[in-house]
Amino acid sequence: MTDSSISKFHEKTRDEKIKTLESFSNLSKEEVEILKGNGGITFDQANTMVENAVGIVSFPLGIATNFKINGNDYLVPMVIEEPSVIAAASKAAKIARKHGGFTMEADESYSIGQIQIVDVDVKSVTRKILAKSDDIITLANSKSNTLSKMGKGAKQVLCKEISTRSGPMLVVEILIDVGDAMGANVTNTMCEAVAPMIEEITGGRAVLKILSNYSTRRLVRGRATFDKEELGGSNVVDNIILAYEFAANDPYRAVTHNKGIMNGIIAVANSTGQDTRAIEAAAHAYASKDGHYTSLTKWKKDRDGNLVGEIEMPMSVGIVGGIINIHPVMKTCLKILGVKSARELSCIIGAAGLAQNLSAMRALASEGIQKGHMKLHAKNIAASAGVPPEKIAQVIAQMTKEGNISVTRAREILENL
Ligand SMILES: CC(C)(COP(=O)([O-])OP(=O)([O-])OC[C@H]1O[C@@H](n2cnc3c(N)ncnc32)[C@H](O)[C@@H]1OP(=O)([O-])[O-])[C@@H](O)C(=O)NCCC(=O)NCCSC(=O)C[C@@](C)(O)CC(=O)[O-]
Ligand SMILES: NC(=O)C1=CN([C@@H]2O[C@H](COP(=O)(O)OP(=O)(O)OC[C@H]3O[C@@H](n4cnc5c(N)ncnc54)[C@H](OP(=O)(O)O)[C@@H]3O)[C@@H](O)[C@H]2O)C=CC1
Repeated sequence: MTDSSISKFHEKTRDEKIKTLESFSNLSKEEVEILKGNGGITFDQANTMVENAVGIVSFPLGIATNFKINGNDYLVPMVIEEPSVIAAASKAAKIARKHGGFTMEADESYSIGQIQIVDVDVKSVTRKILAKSDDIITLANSKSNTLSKMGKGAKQVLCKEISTRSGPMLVVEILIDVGDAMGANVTNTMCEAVAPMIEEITGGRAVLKILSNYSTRRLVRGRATFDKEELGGSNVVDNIILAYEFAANDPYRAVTHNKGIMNGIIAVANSTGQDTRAIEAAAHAYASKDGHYTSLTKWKKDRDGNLVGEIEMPMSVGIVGGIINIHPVMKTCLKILGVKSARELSCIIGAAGLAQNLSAMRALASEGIQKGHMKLHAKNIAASAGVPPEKIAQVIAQMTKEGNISVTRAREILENL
């Protein structure tokens, strides 16, 4: 099975959904058991991951259907606590399929390591550092066998001056191709390794030696066309463009608009063990790159009146390193995606962000967000009102009929059942 457009996947039982994944992604019996388990890690594993561990928290793992990215079909695992996100991603991906799905590309995986040098005459030492670039790069690369063997690793040394209240400072930046890793640890190791050499060359003092999470050398970008009829007609397309203009020109709206994008980005990042803080921090800095905070996506009409969406943002992700090779569920999610490189994973995450943005804007620009979102959130409302699982469907049906989805009403309906 290779087609991710599985109609009514959400109406299948859990076992049927897992069977579909098993066949789509060629999962082993062990991987199927991991999915059926309760979140995947033991307390002992948790205790090696963080300090002072006392327990484990679980989150739902769901599957977004319909994704076609660069001609390949994907079932996309998403870990998120918020209802309607996975449905929304699946819906947008379904609409995108009519015009070929998502066309995405990711830059090579270059991280930026920064070494802060103080107590120097910046102008005169810059030349000296650049003249010694090859030595700095060779020393940095001695810290990763794998990257060196792959022909990756540190590639370029750059210098910049910054003015501060404590005086001018030199920032030496090392561009490192970190291959299929997110690369924070390897970048930090390389920065610390070369700092004494840079001190010797400059006669200055190295203070910070650390990666920059502003991953501007590692962007993902892409686009998709959404059919006007499937969106609900030209009116809806026009309203979505007005909604985009609102986000593009008002930071109060742009933050919410980008939150919708991050619903997709972070859910896929969570399922595959990424450093979501790094992704978030870079995304919002990038949204402000022109001096004001704005949308991470752009929307326009094509000649036929269909809606065209574009996304561009930093995406620092890996398929090795961190906890990716330790957490059994996350390893299984990567298997479900079948990704072969960090760049392929970037493309999927970027597409999930664009899809999420489309669905939120389509809902906002037509029937409003509460209709679809609250219908799916009703289960949480009923559960928090104390409705037992076997009565949840009945309570939701009644609340939906009345158009009153609230904890108080759920309690009243339960009492009367
Ligand atoms: C929720 C939907 C998708 C319903 O939408 P609908 O119109 O009922 O869906 P449909 O019947 O047209 O179904 C189309 C496809 O959607 C998927 N789908 C449809 N229903 C389900 C379901 N239950 N479970 C799983 N998948 C579902 C499924 O793939 C389905 O295809 P099919 O299987 O029928 O061939 C729609 O109302 C929607 O997209 N709403 C937007 C939801 C959203 O954006 N949620 C995010 C939370 S709100 C927020 O945090 C961000 C925000 C909104 O503030 C950002 C912003 O302001 O920009
Ligand atoms: N500011 C930040 O964002 C920071 C984040 N972190 C954390 O760092 C972690 C990510 O660091 P990262 O360096 O990716 O993780 P790791 O150090 O765990 O893994 C990267 C290493 O994996 C090895 N490797 C094996 N195969 C490959 C391959 N195909 N491509 C690339 N490397 C390969 C290389 O080591 P070798 O050459 O030795 O084989 C490489 O250095 C995350 O958990 C993050 O949360 C940590 C500090 C700061």
